[in-house]
Formats: sequence, C-alpha cells, structure tokens
Amino acid sequence: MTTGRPLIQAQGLVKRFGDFTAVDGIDVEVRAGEAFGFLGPNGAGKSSTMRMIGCTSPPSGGELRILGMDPVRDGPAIRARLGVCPQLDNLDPELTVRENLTTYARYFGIPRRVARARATELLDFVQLGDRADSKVEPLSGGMKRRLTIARALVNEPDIVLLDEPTTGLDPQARHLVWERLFRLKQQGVTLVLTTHYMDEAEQLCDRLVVMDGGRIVAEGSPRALIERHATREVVELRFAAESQEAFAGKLDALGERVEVLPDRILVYVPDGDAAVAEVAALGLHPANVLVRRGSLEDVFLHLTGRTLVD
Ligand SMILES: Nc1ncnc2c1ncn2[C@@H]1O[C@H](COP(=O)(O)OP(=O)(O)OP(=O)(O)O)[C@@H](O)[C@H]1O
Repeated sequence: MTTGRPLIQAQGLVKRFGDFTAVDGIDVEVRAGEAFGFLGPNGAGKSSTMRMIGCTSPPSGGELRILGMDPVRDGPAIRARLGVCPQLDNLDPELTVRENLTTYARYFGIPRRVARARATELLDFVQLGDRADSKVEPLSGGMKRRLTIARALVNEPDIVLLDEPTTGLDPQARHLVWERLFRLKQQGVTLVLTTHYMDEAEQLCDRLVVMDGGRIVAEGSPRALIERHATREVVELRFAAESQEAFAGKLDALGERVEVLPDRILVYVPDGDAAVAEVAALGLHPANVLVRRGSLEDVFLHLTGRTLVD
C-alpha cells in the first residue's frame, strides 16, 4: 500500500557527530499504511536516522517532518503518536509483564481502567497472556522483544518504529516476531523498521531504502530492487582451491554477471539449473553448487561490492 498520505518526510536529512557524518543527506517519504524499511550493514546510519524520526536526536541539517510536525519544536506531540521499539530492550525488570504496559500507559495519560484493558488485549496479541503476572527477568529474548512491541502499541500509535526488531533472536523467536508484525501491517499500522537482515526486509517491507555509509544507495519494493539489481536465479559455486579467482574468467559467458567472493563465486542467471549444466559442460567441477533465487543480499552486493553481514 503506497497511496496513503505521507507521515514521514525527510529531505537532505543530515546527522553529524562532531566531524563525522553518520547520515549524509537522505530523502525519505513514508506513507500511511506501509511497512517501510532501512536496510544496511552496521554503521550505515540506520539507528541515527531512526532516532531523528523518534525525536530523541535533533537533525544536524535538512528537513524532517513527522505527521506534518517539526521534531525539534513539536517533539512531545509527535512522540505521543509514535510507538518505539528500541534496539536494546529497556523493559523495567522490577515490574511484572502487565505492569510494564500499564506503567508505560501512564506516560501518555491513559486512564488506569483503559490501560488495564488494553494491556490484556496487547498481551494476548503478542502471545504473552499467560505470563501477564510474571516478572520480566525470566522471559526469553523473544518474549521480551514481543513485550517491547506490545509496549510500543500501548498509545495506539500512528507509526511504529522498530530498530532491528529481531537482532539477537533465534530463528523460531524471529519468525514469531515477524508473524506478529505482519498482523500489525495487515491491520493497517504504519511500520518503519531498520534491519541488516535481507530476509527480514523481504518478508516485511512494502518499500525500503538500502543505506550504506550514511547515504541511500537504492530505493524501491524488495521485488523491484531484486529485478533491477539481480537476476531471477543465482548459482553459488565453491571450488576446492585457495582462490576462486582462477575459475571466474571461465564462467563469464554463463550469466549476466559474475561476482567473486573470498569463498565462492556467484553467477547471475535467469535459469540456475541450465547454468549448472553449462558449468559441467565446461569441464569445471565445483566442490559445492547451490541454486537459489536472487535476493536483497545480491542487490546490496551489486550496489556496494560488499556483503551485508560481513
Ligand atoms: N552518539 C554518537 N557519537 C558518535 N558517533 C556515533 C554516535 N552514534 C552513532 N555514531 C556513528 O555513526 C555511524 C552510524 O551509526 P548508526 O548506529 O546510525 O548505524 P546503524 O546503521 O544503525 O548500525 P547499527 O546496526 O550498528 O546500529 C557509526 O559509524 C557510528 O559509530
């Protein structure tokens, strides 16, 4: 859904720390009802951007409008309409699961009775209803993250900001978080998230920007980005040799593009199985062959010459 009114508008947005420019003049527009992502490796400037959007860090330059307001002048009014799920959980370990929500609700002036009812509803939503009266400490990482997401929803926000929502979680816990976020998206909640996981971006984001070194290097839907910068299929070949380089030249004719990584060669092709047959016909015998679909990882590699997670 990309037809909604713009909720976040950034033009030439800059964040500097002393001489260092962490966010280097980015243009972003997030519309109502979409799930928007900032994808990039560590240090790309994603969290710095999120903090500016969350009104906890003033921009050093450029224009930023959140819900039509100025984050420096109207910080409290904007924050009242945002839900924030920070990178590191900052739940109160002294309180129970339910109290973490009801106490947070008080910051927004939500009446006690309403807060209690909403807490029950939200704990059910994040599948923590049966842990409502337990303390936070013994919860698993995935449960804490789900509780943080529930807390971000206490004030029925217009925009939910999620900084690396599944970093540090095991695969099962990640899938549960993804599933809940997908439900929110279906309910029409506007989600803005940062991630360095391309599968997370592909699963959740309607539209995303790829960031590197404080700049936006590409923008679009996951599918459009993959169509533009990768191919339908990718063949990964590993040769049992010190260097993969020696084999790369022989593979050039096979695909649209060949990328040589330290441990493998990627061949970008429309049909992976046909390319594998051609590799054999060339008399080459890789130790390992994998055919997969083109992904955002390939997009990032194409744009920056580096892999997302080094
Ligand atoms: N308060 C700060 N003071 C100085 N430098 C900072 C500060 N915050 C961030 N930086 C630097 O700005 C750059 C961008 O950091 P940022 O946290 O925005 O990146 P990121 O893409 O979110 O990566 P990560 O996933 O590691 O948080 C990094 O080089 C970081 O060291």
